[in-house]
Amino acid sequence: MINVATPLSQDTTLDLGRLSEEQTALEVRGLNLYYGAKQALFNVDMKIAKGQVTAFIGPSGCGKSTLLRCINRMNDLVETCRIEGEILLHNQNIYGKEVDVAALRRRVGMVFQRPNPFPKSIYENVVYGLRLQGINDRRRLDEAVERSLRGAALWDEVKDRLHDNAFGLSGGQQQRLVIARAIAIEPEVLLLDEPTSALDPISTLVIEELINTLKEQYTVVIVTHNMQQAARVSDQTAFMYMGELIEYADTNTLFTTPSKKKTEDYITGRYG
Ligand SMILES: Nc1ncnc2c1ncn2[C@@H]1O[C@H](COP(=O)(O)OP(=O)(O)OP(=O)(O)O)[C@@H](O)[C@H]1O
Repeated sequence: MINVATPLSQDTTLDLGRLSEEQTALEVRGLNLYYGAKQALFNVDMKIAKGQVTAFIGPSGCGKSTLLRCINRMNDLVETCRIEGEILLHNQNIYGKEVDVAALRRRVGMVFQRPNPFPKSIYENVVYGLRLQGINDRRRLDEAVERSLRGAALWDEVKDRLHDNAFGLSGGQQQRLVIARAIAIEPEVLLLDEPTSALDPISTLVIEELINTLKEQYTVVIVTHNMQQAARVSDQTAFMYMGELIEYADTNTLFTTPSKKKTEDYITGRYG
């Protein structure tokens, strides 16, 4: 069994089946996803709580990243991908015809497995999204850089080298820089797709602690292969298996008293 005795998160349990509109950041309704003829997600329904960390776990190929990518319509980039159902972001269907996908991605930021800073200075990486919005006022950009780097727990390490190339940072620092770039445009939701899988244990710990502070301002959804990580950083956990959402509960309950046999088999390491 996973040890959840000392989770980083200290929130009280939410009743996921009865989240109010106010408590809900995202609602997935009847989501089916196909890559060509192959169905990768089957009728997924879930509400994701606002200002909380929700983890998607499950064996390789179960659809965790696919579901995550649906939340900012990254799957639109896959030509063979077809989606049925809805995802509501604060009650608005992100798959609605009128939705501007670029605007959606400003509201729903994403951080990938491998740190992907741009070949620019630390400063220019952070302000990248703001410049795209036409913001060039120096004072505003300076403020955003400090706020975002502080928010990503990187400011103290880089404040004297903001104009150095981002590639000079360590992998863990680069990943925090990418998080700073994502939060600079003040999204509502942050999607993290295995954000520590390319990092060493110390950098991983720093990012895990950071995730716990990020939820004060953002709704965080994280895909992780690592069950201990899910137990440490998340408030709610969704266990997926072969494209289905098998069990979704507060993290402590899911890891200590799962209600489904498949969940229990997975968390006790019977398959993986
Ligand atoms: N672009 C794509 N085209 C076709 N099939 C895909 C594509 N992306 C994912 N799939 C398939 O969809 C299924 C779910 O994949 P997905 O990457 O979402 O799983 P996962 O749980 O995130 O896996 P992992 O933990 O290995 O990253 C898999 O069978 C995968 O092969």
